[in-house]
Amino acid sequence: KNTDELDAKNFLDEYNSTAEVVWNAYTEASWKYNTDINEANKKEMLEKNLEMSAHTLEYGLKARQYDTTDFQDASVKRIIKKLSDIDRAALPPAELEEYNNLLSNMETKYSVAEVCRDDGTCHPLDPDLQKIMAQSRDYDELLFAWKGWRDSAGKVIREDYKRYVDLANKAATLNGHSDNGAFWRSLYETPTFEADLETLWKELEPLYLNVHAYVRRALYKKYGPKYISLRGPIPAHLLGNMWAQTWSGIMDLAIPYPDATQVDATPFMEAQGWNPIKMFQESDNFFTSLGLLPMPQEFWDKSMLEKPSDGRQVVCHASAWDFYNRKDFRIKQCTVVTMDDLITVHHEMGHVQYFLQYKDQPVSFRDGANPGFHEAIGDVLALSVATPKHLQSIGLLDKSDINFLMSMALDKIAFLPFGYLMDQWRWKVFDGRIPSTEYNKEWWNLRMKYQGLCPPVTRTEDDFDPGAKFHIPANVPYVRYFVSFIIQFQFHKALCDAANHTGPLHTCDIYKSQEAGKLLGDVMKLGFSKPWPEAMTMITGQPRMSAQPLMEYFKPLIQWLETENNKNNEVRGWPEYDWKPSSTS
Ligand SMILES: O=C(CCC(O)(O)[C@H](Cc1ccccc1)NC(=O)c1ccccc1)N[C@@H](Cc1ccccc1)C(=O)O
Ligand SMILES: [Zn+2]
Repeated sequence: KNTDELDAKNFLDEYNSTAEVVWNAYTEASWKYNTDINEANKKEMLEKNLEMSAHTLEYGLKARQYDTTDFQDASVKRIIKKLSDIDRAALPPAELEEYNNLLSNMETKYSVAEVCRDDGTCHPLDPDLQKIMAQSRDYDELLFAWKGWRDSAGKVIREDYKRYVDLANKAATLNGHSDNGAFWRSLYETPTFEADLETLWKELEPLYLNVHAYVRRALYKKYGPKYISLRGPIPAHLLGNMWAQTWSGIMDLAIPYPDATQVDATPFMEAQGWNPIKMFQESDNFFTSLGLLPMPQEFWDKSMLEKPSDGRQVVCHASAWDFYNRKDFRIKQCTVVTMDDLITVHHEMGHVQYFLQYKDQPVSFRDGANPGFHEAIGDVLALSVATPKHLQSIGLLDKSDINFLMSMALDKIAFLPFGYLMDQWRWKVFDGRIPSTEYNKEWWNLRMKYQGLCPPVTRTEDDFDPGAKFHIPANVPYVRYFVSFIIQFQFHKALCDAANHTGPLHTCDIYKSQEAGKLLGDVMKLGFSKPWPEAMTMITGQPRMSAQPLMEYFKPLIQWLETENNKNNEVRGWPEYDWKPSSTS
């Protein structure tokens, strides 16, 4: 083995400069395909993907030649270790090609799927079905969109997914992991990761059960005993979102004090003539108010901030793009003018701010401290933007605290069990505890166990409901969002302290605080160069994930919900677990 550290440093310099070129070429081709889905762009993207894997293989095998035990430079050791895991490049050429084709086909089937009515009109997910799921209060219209989407997007990728699981597991085992789930978890560099997640969930479960019981009561008032049991699970299509992952879509049904002023800023945004560009400019303004970096001109010139109207097929699911040349960064989002999308705008801008902050790191370190960090940045700023005080300051609404906290809980608390179960299901698929003959049964077992949901119509193994959620066909891990929803409140609390905020945490708005901005910027500059507990300590003064700041933020609502649910003698949970809504045809 080669123990020459200077030789390793030269090797890494060569890797870095060649990687920038190869990754940039692939990213450009992937962007072209994602913003104009057709056979020619697909072919080009797959070619550049193979070239990137060839580069990963060549340098990965060389990296494995080094014995870094006695090296002095911790960064050299860290990069060599990361390069030695070559992911899918470990597959034999024919299987690598098959794998890349599977991934591209699954994502494309998802992105072009649509649901057609008897009269022949067809609806894509974005914006049509998303709008129906958020706004319709008609049980059967919601069922049309919910079942139609799963028939058009989920069902059709079931066979692809089975083969993808085998190839993903083969690549993982060729890199020394027990299965692909073990490889995904290894990115957190935390031996107790699964136990830590379970501890966090158990801490937060009582709060979720209170939100679930309260919302079930609101839905009972709307839909009645035919469709809602006050002791059973909630039909999954009534929560205001295609996957029931966030519930602010039904805030009008769940609002605690209807007389207090409105909660949803959307009508105000429309009335004030907001458009997607304005939404991104508002977000850019918030970041720069903290002393963080402005979006470069190239971002405004090259991003896709609205769904194209020239007939091009695109991947609408929002994403942020680093072109690995330290100057080209973009967002692709089919933005609509709603409060929900204003939050997503901040989420995506958080990714790009991270790109900007770590752009001078070696390519191997141009990543989040862990995947949850990357997901949390934008949401931290959105916690400030969503406050009544801030929304007032940009000419939007005002409202009572409990209404505000309820609207936040319908997103942040409702999301936790979903964010947790997505990869519980996939980790069990990858390690064989869920065989392909039980994909859908086990999916709904987890949806019942964690979220207290049931399907509105009977599901069978002809269905593949997990496939109707972007991240499953797109091979994007999900526990990162569960981690993000925990740590974003730790960051928020730390930044509010740095901004010398006084008063309840949920009223904090860090807007214009240079101290808060510096704290966040310094952590983003690290990228992936240090183990994430070090980054966590830089912000919060301690190395662990903690649910405490989240609980502190929602403290006024926790009390209110406990009182409200006791007043109604609510059952917490769903003991009548085998209840089904009527007309499950
Ligand atoms: O999927 C997203 C937002 C898209 C994204 O920004 O996380 C995007 C996902 C993605 C898309 C294509 C390929 C890979 C990942 N992630 C990024 O654009 C990204 C992530 C890390 C680094 C750089 C870019 N949010 C999740 C969870 C969520 C987050 C926040 C609020 C609600 C819900 C969802 O909608 O289910
Ligand atoms: Zn994200």
